Amino acid sequence: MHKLVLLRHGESTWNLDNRFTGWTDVPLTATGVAQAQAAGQLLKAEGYDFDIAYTSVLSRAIWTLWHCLDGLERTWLPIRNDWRLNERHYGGLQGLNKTETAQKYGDEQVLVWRRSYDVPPPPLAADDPRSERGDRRYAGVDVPLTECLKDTVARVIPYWNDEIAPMIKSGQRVLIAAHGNSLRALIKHLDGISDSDIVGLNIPNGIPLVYELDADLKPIKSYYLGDAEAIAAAAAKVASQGKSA
Ligand SMILES: O=C(O)[C@@H](CO)OP(=O)(O)O
Repeated sequence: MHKLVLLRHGESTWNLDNRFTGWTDVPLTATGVAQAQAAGQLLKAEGYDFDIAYTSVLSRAIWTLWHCLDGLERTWLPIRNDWRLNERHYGGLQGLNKTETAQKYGDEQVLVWRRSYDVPPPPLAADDPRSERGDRRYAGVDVPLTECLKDTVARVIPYWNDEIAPMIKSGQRVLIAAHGNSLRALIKHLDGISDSDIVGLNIPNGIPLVYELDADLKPIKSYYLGDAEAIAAAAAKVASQGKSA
């Protein structure tokens, strides 16, 4: 049996401001830092240990991983960063307030943009100053102008299959610090969640999610570490972020 731990980044400044973030590289808040440290300490207290960690190329996930590894007393572990673990690109919504967007376009439309499997938000114009094209960290990458979850699955799962899954199968204990929607993409794949049911899955910030996997990496069970009621409340809060009132 293998154990894999997934961790969504701690609260970011744009989570706090309730803005669509996507590939925008915003920092953690003090709360986000504390969540990441606490996640590491909790993992340590529960007896978890790791051999390698994966994260995206966005600072909020990277710092979450660093603080978590600090809490775990494992700052020396090898880390692999890859853009394919980045948050789903939020296109022209990046930077907009979610409540204001729902007031303008309606809750229904915002739910489709946030959680539907195959409807992308409106794209950024290629010359929009918000575009990450030209950012050195994406040299050689075909930087998207928007993504639906299906597009995110199409980059996360090849990375999982080519890089992370073989590592786990070889016996390495893996920690992944990533983002709400890149983790939804991975969880959809692992748990075989349908395109319609994935709409209801929301991942809270900074709480370790453990997957027990069999030899073929099929989930035996999965669970969050920590207080179940607080975790359910945190997930419900994420779900409600796109509502007009
Ligand atoms: O804004 C974003 O990039 C994501 C994660 O914070 O938000 P949502 O939960 O609305 O998909």
